[in-house]
Amino acid sequence: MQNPVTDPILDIRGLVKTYKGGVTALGASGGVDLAIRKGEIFALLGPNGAGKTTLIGAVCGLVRPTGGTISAFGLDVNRHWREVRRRIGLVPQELSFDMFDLVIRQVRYSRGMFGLAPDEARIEEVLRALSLWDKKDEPIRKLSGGMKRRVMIAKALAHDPDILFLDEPTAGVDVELRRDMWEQIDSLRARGTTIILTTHYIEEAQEMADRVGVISKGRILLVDDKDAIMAKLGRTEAHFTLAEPMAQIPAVLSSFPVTLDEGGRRLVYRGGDGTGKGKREVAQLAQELTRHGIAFVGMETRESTLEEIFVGLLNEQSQEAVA
Ligand SMILES: Nc1ncnc2c1ncn2[C@@H]1O[C@H](COP(=O)(O)OP(=O)(O)OP(=O)(O)O)[C@@H](O)[C@H]1O
Repeated sequence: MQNPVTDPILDIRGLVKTYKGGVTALGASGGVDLAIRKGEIFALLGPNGAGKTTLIGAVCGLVRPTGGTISAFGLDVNRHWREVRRRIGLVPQELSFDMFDLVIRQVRYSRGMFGLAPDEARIEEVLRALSLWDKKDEPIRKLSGGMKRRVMIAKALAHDPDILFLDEPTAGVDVELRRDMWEQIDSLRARGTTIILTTHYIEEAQEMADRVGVISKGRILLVDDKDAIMAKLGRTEAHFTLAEPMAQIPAVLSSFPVTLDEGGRRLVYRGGDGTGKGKREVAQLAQELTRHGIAFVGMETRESTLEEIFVGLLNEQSQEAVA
């Protein structure tokens, strides 16, 4: 079980959103509850259409909830939206700025939009932190895709938000830039900013988050500390095709989570916990097989996909409901 969140910086209760066409993006099977701790990095992990963007939109005042309450910094978001919005930064999925404008002007403009006084020192600090200082006088259209994304982050930080939302921050970004982005997010955390990001990638949640919420079809299936989630999610499966069929698992392999399949022709490993243990054990298993003269002619490993994880979690929940 997750530890309860006391004194959350963001508290969502019973959130429901049904769009005009009739799609219930959030809360179709009971309103969404979610509490975020001050200073944490929280990853909302879920497939396309799970409701992640809708949830962020509801907090940021872009989506009008059909039901439920949201409070941030102890204030009701609906009643105090201006004050709340001033303390929130949002990096949306899609790039949105005047491509012909200069980097620094767009970042200054964002700060002004929140009614804050100009602060050149802050703008410089933000641009430097995102390695954009050298590009500050360039028109945005001339920047690479990754750099444009950094400008989006700079804009969201220009007014010093206490909570930063990043909607799919690394979608379409190459591996190197993704690493860079992760570092940036880490250094923001070090400054005390609370960060909520959405992602499709287990790896991203694993790398960055303190806690993870798994969302599917407008329902939060699980919220827990990252390590606990990874232990549940990260499963490795390895199939060894044996040269000679086996009648039963030999005693020397009894410490491994293995079973026999296809009339003893296939040895199947299912284990791991998302910390790399699965891969290590599979390597050890291969060594043991070789050491004991058990020949295999093929080996395949794979990690569980997000889809399988969701199906697994849903099954677990429905079994719990029956029990
Ligand atoms: N403005 C809208 N009008 C009608 N339906 C919408 C609208 N925005 C989103 N939806 C629907 O609500 C559901 C949730 O969408 P949402 O964008 O919140 O999911 P998501 O988890 O952010 O997905 P993705 O990862 O693809 O961005 C989807 O079925 C989507 O089609």
